[in-house]
Amino acid sequence: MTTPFPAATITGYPRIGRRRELKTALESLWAGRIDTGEFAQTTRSLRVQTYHRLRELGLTEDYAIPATHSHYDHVLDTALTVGLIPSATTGTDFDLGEYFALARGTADRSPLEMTKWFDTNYHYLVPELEDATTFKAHPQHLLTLVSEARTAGHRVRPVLVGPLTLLTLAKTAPGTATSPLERLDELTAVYLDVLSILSAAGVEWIQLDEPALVTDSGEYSDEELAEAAARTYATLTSALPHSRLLVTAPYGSLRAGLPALADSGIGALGVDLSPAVRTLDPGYVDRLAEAVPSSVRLVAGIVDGRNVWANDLTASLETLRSLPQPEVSVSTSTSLLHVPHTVADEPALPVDVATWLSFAEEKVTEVEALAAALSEGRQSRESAFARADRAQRTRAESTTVHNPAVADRTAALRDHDGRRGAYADRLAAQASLDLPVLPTTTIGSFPQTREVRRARADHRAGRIDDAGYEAIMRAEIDRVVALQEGIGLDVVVHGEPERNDMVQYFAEHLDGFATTENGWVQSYGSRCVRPPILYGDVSRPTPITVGWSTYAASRTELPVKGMLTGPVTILAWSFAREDISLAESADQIALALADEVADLEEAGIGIIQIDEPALRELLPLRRVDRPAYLDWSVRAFRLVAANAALATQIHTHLCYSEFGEIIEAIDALDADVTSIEAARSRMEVLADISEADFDRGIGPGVYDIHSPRVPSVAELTELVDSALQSVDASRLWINPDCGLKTRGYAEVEAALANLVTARDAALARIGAAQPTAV
Ligand code: MET
Ligand SMILES: [Zn+2]
Repeated sequence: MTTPFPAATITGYPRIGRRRELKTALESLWAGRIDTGEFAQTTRSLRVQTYHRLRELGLTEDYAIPATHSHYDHVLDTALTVGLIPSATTGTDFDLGEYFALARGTADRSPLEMTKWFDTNYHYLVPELEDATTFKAHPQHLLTLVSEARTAGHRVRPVLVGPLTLLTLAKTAPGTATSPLERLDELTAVYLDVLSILSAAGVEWIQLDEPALVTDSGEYSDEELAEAAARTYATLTSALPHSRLLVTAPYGSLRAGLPALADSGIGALGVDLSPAVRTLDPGYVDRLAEAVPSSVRLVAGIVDGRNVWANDLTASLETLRSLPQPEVSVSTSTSLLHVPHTVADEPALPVDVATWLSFAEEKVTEVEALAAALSEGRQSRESAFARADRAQRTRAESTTVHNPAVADRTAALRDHDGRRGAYADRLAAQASLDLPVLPTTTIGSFPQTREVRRARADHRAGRIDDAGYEAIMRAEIDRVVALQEGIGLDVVVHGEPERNDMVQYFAEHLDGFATTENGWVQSYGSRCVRPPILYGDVSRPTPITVGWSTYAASRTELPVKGMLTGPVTILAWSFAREDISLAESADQIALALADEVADLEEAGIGIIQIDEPALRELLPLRRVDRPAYLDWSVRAFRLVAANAALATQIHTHLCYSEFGEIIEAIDALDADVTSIEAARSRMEVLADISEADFDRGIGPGVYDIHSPRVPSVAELTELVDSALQSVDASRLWINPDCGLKTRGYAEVEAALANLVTARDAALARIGAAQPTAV
């Protein structure tokens, strides 16, 4: 008989390490400071320490700890394990040279494409499927994980991305005739090989993650996916007499996939019961109560894996007890990959805020407390429950959370749609800006030099005073403005040297947000971010960007573009509140930014850009939920600019995504000018733009800033020409794909000079007047 499924578990844990040990190891390996032997040893001890810590925190049962380590990305790992990407494995691990070549590219090979994992800010590598791909089992690294854990005294649960999710995330190489899902049976046979090998090695529980089953927005319908899941899991479970499968469905609720999985023979079903999911699907708990037979262990993900709020243990226990299944396990809604390690590393957080939070470690203790209370009663964990009750109460009553002035202001908005005057009137009023045809500009940031970064750090640490800091930033602005003038750009920017990060910067200057010192979350590979925590009503104590923008304007005759991060992006890249709706938080941020717009205008800044690169990211995974989201997100953006004068030119900027699905929403933002990432996809977005009848200013990026390569005049000309085929010259702007902060000055200077040359050439060809600016 198989060991029963553990009563307390999590479905994944941060891999980067509490002190970002994995990041250090990766960067040392890539820089040649350590060899693969040392890398293997460091990552092994990171894994084993993590297992020990998780046991200390309460995951004591066999198979309670999932082995979710990955050197870079878990989708890449699974794709290699089943041969969806031709595997290069050694006896015990991946061939690291080959592995990192896929992840990061080499001098003569591009890396795999990278894109966002469901509606999160984690990026995975997109496997590419060809007709010639032959799946094959390469379970070596999984066996290594299992045996090294066993040696250290732990029975861990190996984890793979499930076959349906893997196929739906894969893209097909050009010229591939079969669609991914048509290869499901073939792939299932190889998963079976992998699982059988693990089973033969004595592994009793294996986890397969199937988030694809909660979405209906991909290529396949709910029903198609559900039918495929039923078939695949029936095959896998019937052929595995000695091991059982936990299948998880994070990031949403199961619909047609629920009966399909529940009756497929799997041993345990992991479901996402986070507040966000239950708000979108209030009937989910009832459906689970009905659909999951007692032969399947229901693994209730009641501790939120994506957000940072302390769990309301009392309410959670009640939900768990309402489930009719005789035995329920307690878990996290998603992997804890999306939250930082521990609140204990944040001594500088306001004390009250700190007591309201749970990061990964604290969430493990919540899981343990709930599991114990479920079997032995609440009194067995009374102090944890009392603490959780107090956190709920103090947060609900706190005056740092609730600001009546802000609430009144958003309440007064009610039916305000944020519309400005008609575009024709704006266009006429903005003629005074006197811009040339095909105006050139950049997206905002300029290279962040070591000196600039050091000045920020020194200022933060008190090693230089405000005046000293200001002088260094002003010198940088002088240089950036002079550089742009010299190159011949038409609309200049101050370069954003004062910003460490486009969201964190605003969070630091708005009331209602807290920022962390060590709250790192993996974004991809070795790259981590520290999302701010939005805990209270948002207001702006003083102007944020006005001083920098007006200083830049004082140094040039050219128009200076003010630079703001939009409300949706600030929200998307922060941990959001759950005591009020996202829509309401977005309105609050929008109103604070609207005050900034008014102050910029007042200070004489006539062009203001409001960046919304994350608009696509929060798009709900199910189609029915999309209109409501697009409604509030577009409205919040428009509120920022709603009271701007007709003569003020409002720009927005989007990047990171495919825009087809949201092109109408982008149009509805009603910005006067929209710059949009396009170079990397060879101007694919232009088709969507012409289809949507987008009739205001548009700047499809012509310079791919993701690479240090300087695009030649010829390349830039080709992109400008193709843009001119879909966009009328009177509406076209010439700009890079995105900000330049990750680049170096030498390449940026050369690339922007080429961009202006390409623009001039295009002007000459279309016979328009040469620009009068400069
Ligand atoms: N203004 C920002 C910048 O130039 C926009 C970045 S979008 C990810 O860096
Ligand atoms: Zn961008």
